[in-house]
This record gives sequence, C-alpha cells and structure tokens, in this order.
Amino acid sequence: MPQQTIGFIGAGRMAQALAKGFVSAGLVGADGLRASDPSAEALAYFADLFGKGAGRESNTQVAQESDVLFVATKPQYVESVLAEVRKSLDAKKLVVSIAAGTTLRKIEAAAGDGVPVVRVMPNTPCLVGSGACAYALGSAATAEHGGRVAELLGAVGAAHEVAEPLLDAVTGLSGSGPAFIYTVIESLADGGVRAGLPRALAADLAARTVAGAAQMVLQTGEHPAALRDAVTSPGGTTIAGLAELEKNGLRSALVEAVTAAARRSAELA
Ligand SMILES: NC(=O)C1=CN([C@@H]2O[C@H](COP(=O)(O)OP(=O)(O)OC[C@H]3O[C@@H](n4cnc5c(N)ncnc54)[C@H](O)[C@@H]3O)[C@@H](O)[C@H]2O)C=CC1
Ligand SMILES: O=C(O)[C@@H]1CCC=N1
Repeated sequence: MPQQTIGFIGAGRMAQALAKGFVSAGLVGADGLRASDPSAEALAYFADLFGKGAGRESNTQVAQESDVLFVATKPQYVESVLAEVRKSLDAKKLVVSIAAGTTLRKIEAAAGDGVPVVRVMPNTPCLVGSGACAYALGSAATAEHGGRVAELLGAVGAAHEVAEPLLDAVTGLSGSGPAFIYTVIESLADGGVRAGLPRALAADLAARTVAGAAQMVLQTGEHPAALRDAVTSPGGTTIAGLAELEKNGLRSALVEAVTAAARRSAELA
C-alpha cells in the first residue's frame, strides 16, 4: 500500500483501537496519523500512544492533511463534523465513518457530492489484531476504495463487505458483541471462583477458554454443535453444566441481546 496519511476526527476509544492496530500492523507510521478531538484527555491519550505530532487543533486540519479520514465521533456528531470539514473533502479523499446507525445517505449528504464514503462497523478487538468488521460502499466509492478499506481493516482483523442494510445486524453482533462476551468471561470466572479457584487463575482460564473455543470454530470449520458434542461425555460433567445453561436461558439471552443492539442501531439512524 502506498504511504498514506490516516486521520481521525474523534480520538476516543474506537479511534485509538484502530490507530494502534494500524501502527502495529505497519500500515502507517506514527507520523502518518492525524487526530482532532475537543477533549484534551482523549487527545493526550492519543499523543501518549503515537507521539505529540499526531494531534491537530481543528477537524479541518485533520481533513486537509489526511488521505483516509475516519469519522470516529459518537453518531450524533457525524453530520455536523462532516459539514464543518466539507470544504476540505473531494473525490481524492476517502471518508470512512465508523458510527453505529448513521446511514451512507446521511454521511454522503454531509460530506458533499462525489466524495467517496465507506461505512464501517469495526469492533474494539481491532486493538489486538482480532477485529471482526464489516463495511458497505457509498455511491461514489469504487472497488478500489473498498479494497483500501478492506486492506486497512484486514490488518487489524477480518473485514467483510456487506450490503448497507445488514450493518445494523453486524453492529448488534460483532460491534456490541465484545461487551456481551466480556460479561460471559466474567461470569465463567465467577463460576470458577465459586468452585474454589483463585480469582486470577479463574480469570485467565475463562478468557483462554473463550479464545480457544472461538479458534476451534474458526480453524476447524466445524459446526459449534459438533464441537460441543465432542466435549460432552455421556453422564459426565459437561452435560450437567449444559442442562443448567438451557434451564437459565443462555441462548435466548444472547439472541435477544444481539437483536436489541441491532434494533438500537436502526433507531440511531
Ligand atoms: N466503542 C466501540 O466498541 C465501538 C464504537 N463504534 C462507533 O465509534 C464511534 C466512537 O465511539 P467510541 O470511540 O466508543 O466513543 P468515544 O466517546 O470514546 O470517542 C468519541 C470521541 O469523539 C470526540 N468528539 C466529540 N465531538 C467531537 C467533534 N465535534 N469533533 C471531534 N471529535 C469530537 C469525543 O470527545 C470523544 O473523544 C461511535 O460512533 C460508535 O458508534 C463502532 C464500533 C465499536
Ligand atoms: O455501544 C455502541 O453504541 C457502540 C457501537 C457498537 C459498539 N459500541
């Protein structure tokens, strides 16, 4: 990929996760990053991670200096920050919005005619190179623009192109999903502590069990039910635990969690 400057309007948690992932993957040097944020705290954290050179006083400066401009504010500010920088945008720039819910139609209207826009739903595991992301192309975005976004996201995890209407479901599953799984990990660890393990050991075993099970699904390509059957001995320990999960509605709780998060994403539009 040719040397490029990547800007972030909004230097909060998701911007930091993506920027750190891009730098770790060698896609951009710290001198190729720009960020603006009204929060001195967010900007200071960004500067601590990448050096003081990245911060800019205004969103317009970031837009002017960036080839790829990530809009990483909360959804309610996306249109106003794009309206603010729109004079600095043209067909040579690429605008990438990561906001939940905000539609391509709204982003394009705010960015201006002919500006290539890609709407992305990333997740925070991009920070450690294990992101699960999806993206949809705007009307002025070409396959080449899609390829650039796929390359950036591919360096920090997996990236799938989808039709825009699917992005609400993606948001509910992989965008919000890490929070659901942290809750699962914390609960598994609590179970371990209840059964007598020291807290630190229980927390480590819980996280590795979730990571290992996920890798089994991804690397073997087997159906999760087949992998589960391989753990479950007749009359053994696992079936005793699974019966409790069924009784207490784990499946239904997770289905409803993803559905509610997807619904909320659609509402934000
Ligand atoms: N945190 C997550 O797991 C994910 C977040 N997202 C999306 O990423 C976006 C950012 O979310 P977070 O990083 O979690 O929020 P955050 O609150 O950590 O970061 C947003 C940043 O935008 C800044 N900001 C507010 N007004 C601004 C303005 N006018 N100009 C420049 N910066 C401004 C805030 O000061 C803040 O630092 C949201 O739209 C969210 O939907 C998407 C996927 C996952
Ligand atoms: O909670 C949120 O609205 C954002 C979008 C996906 C994950 N975090």
